[in-house]
Amino acid sequence: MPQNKPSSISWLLRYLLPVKGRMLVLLLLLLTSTGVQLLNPQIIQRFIDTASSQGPLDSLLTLAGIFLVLAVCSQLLTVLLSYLGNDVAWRATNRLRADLLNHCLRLDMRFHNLKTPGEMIERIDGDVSGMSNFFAMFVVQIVGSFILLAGILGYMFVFNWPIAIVMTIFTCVSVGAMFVIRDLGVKSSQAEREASAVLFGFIEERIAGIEDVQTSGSVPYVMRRFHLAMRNVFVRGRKAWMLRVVPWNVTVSLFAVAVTAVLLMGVHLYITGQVTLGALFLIFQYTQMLNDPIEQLGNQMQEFQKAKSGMRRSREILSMESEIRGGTEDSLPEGPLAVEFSHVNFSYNQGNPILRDISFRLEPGERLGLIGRTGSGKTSISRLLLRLYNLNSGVIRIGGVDIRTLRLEVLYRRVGMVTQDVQLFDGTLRDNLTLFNSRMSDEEIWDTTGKLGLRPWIDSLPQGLDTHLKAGGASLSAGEAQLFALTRVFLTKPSLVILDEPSSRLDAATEAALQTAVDKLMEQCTGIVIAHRLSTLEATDQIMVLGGGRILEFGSRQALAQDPKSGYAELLRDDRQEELA
Ligand SMILES: Nc1ncnc2c1ncn2[C@@H]1O[C@H](COP(=O)(O)OP(=O)(O)OP(=O)(O)O)[C@@H](O)[C@H]1O
Repeated sequence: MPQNKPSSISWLLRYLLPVKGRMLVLLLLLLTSTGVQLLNPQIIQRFIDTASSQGPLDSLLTLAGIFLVLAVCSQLLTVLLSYLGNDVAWRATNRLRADLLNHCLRLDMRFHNLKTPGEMIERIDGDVSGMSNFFAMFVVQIVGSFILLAGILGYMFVFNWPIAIVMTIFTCVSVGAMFVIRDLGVKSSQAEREASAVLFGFIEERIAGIEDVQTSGSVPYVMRRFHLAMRNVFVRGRKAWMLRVVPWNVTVSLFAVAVTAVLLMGVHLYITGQVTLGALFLIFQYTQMLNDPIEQLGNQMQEFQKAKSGMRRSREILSMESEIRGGTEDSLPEGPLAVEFSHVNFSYNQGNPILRDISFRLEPGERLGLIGRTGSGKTSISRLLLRLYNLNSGVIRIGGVDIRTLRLEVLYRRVGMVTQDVQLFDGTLRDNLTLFNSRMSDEEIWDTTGKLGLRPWIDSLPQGLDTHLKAGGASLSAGEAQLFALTRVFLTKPSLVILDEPSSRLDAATEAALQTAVDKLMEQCTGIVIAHRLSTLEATDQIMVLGGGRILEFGSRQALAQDPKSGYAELLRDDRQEELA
């Protein structure tokens, strides 16, 4: 849902104000550089006039010396300008990148389900990089260009007003034309960025699924799709570029006309003896120099178009609001938490209900075994408990508090979840276990890893807890990753823990050993265990059987096991028969 957008100017100021000091220095440097540029042709004019009138050698040498010093200063200023410009660009855009990432990390799962990681990278970095020149140089170059134009025209008015009038007309028409057609390329630049985001999304998706791509022999298919995506970027990019350079081409054509007119006038003045040879050079040089600020304005217009499309896309993301909003309540009862679902209905997409009228209660410290066929909604229940999605209707309470009223930080601190997919981050084993929480001591890590039987594995690593793990999980087997995820969640000492298929990838012996440890760790909290293997649920107090998004059965595990008519007892019988077979 879009929020009230701040105006473009106030949005821009948010990123430019923190670098205002540097921008001011940049502007001063640019003014100095402009002064030097204006001075140089005048030195040459004097040099030519002195030389053509057989003037003293001393004056010529002095003028040559001044010219040299100014040329060196001009180069130094160019280097300084470029350094400071980049510095300002990085500072301003890094702030925007950080804002975008921070915002995206807080957006709800419905948003993330629609975006590929590659597309997100393009939006957080690609779009912003397209704005960096704009952030660095736009204001400075626009102001600087106008000052240079004013300097050249002002001097020409003093020097020779008819030529100055021709130059002024040319300048006004060029700049006016540029402003009129400045938005020409914005839409196509936006389309170019969108195509580029799709391309990045495509590459990321295929690289992430590299094993499947290779083993299914679909590399040629992927390459075909890749070429199509690249072609789309190329076609859109070409169109955007062409529309961006139109304003520039208009000024180049106008410029050719203006230079011809001014030169003809200058030559006429020289032939009729109204100006010296040096002055003719000055006229020619200033006419040429007029091109620089106008070209700069044209370039900045192009940058502005690119930046405007990036800005629109960035502002669009920043104006999206997460449907999950934390409450203000931050107190929950100490110790294990009760869980209560009351008439909960939920769907990921409208018109496709996933959970229907779910109501149940778990007392503090109780353990629930959640079973049901594939796709019956078990994982969805766990996602709702952690507020990854909002409910369609109904209430979920933990510790007697409606989770919508709880601060999200409190909810995440007290509820832990082990999902089927374990995510590893680029960092040490310790970082990955504590999730970069430096307050967690090594003793706590050793204690929990010891209980879960992970210690021999850690000891076998050359650098123990300091071993570097690669992001994505390539350095762990699937079973090790599950043990890892269990350790990670129990280290946070949760008051409610949800284990989604916690041992599906472990061998029977490891599972049995782990079960005892998990049972012990779960004594401190309320637990929900989702499992296909019924043996995983032997220590649970309650059993819930889900089917088609509804509760088919809910009750004490022992009572259900002993009731021959219960679905759970039937599943147990099937399980035993499978084992006997
Ligand atoms: N992000 C999502 N967007 C849309 N539909 C989804 C999403 N995640 C799950 N579903 C659908 O919701 C239904 C329930 O999925 P859920 O993952 O909760 O089932 P499950 O019982 O945990 O299945 P499994 O035993 O395979 O893990 C399925 O039909 C699934 O296709």
